[in-house]
Amino acid sequence: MNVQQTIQTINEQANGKISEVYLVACGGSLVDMYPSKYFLDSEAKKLVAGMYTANEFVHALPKRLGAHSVVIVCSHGGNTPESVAAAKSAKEKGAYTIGLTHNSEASLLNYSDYSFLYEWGDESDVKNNPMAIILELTVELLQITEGYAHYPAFQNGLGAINGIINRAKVQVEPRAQVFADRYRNEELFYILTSGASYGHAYGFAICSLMEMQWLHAASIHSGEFFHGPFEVTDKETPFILMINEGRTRALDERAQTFLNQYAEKVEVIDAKELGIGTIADEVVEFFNPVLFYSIVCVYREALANVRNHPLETRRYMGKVAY
Ligand SMILES: O=P(O)(O)OC[C@H]1O[C@](O)(CO)[C@@H](O)[C@@H]1O
Repeated sequence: MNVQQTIQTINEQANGKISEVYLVACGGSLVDMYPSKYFLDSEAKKLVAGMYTANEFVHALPKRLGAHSVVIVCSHGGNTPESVAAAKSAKEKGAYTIGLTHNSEASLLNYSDYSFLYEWGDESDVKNNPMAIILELTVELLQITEGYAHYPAFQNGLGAINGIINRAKVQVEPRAQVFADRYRNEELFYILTSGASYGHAYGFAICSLMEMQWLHAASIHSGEFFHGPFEVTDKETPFILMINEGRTRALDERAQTFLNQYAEKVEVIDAKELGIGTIADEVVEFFNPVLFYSIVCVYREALANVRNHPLETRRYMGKVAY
């Protein structure tokens, strides 16, 4: 079943009474849900969205969860115990569960009423990757429950984003190499952005830099930067600023103006400069994170290579009990 058929079927089963959507996962899979949470918070008048790290969902189940809820659980490997447990808990409460995974043998599938076995890797079209599928699911849920005025524009964006990304990846390749050479000995990075992309600042910090490079990192919302964090700004501290196209661009540009004056180690990744502006104004902001994820992957690959620290290296995950 495709995205549209899945949502249509759930809507029929629930007699058109879906009132909330929960987005539940861990780590990188959770990060991929942030654009959908932002989208529903921004665009829905009635449909409520909740986003949970899976173990919190399991231990602190929301009281609203029930027969009018759709719970989307994503797990790349499909066997992360807390994500599987979250899907199980959701089913026990009578919710409709949608599981996304890259593993056809995933335990998650045992508790998924509907499932998507998604594509992964450099060769795949990003619209078949989990971030875009989850966004499409939430757009479809909004459209079917209360209507979404920019539905056609969103579908056009979905058709265009992969081409934009492929061109942008070529564009940033040399910059990523310069970045990696310049910052190869740094031990800490701050990642700034806003809007639908904030989850990917968090994701680049916790997954790409901390998990995959064992570097210290923190995400800072561009809007929050001026409410505490900017006090650490100096010429020695590296910042990576992802500038969105769309409504929150002003927040990112404000951070850029400040950093241009008081910092020296600033890497800017600007979605507009990378060509996202061909997507309609009404929906472009929701596609920034899809672009940024692919672009920061080029940066992390370059950094991993110069640091001689392969992205797969772990010291605890899968090696010790936790
Ligand atoms: O998406 P999965 O397979 O549930 O994995 C979650 C795990 O994957 C990562 O996101 C990336 O390895 C980890 O942070 C996390 O523990």
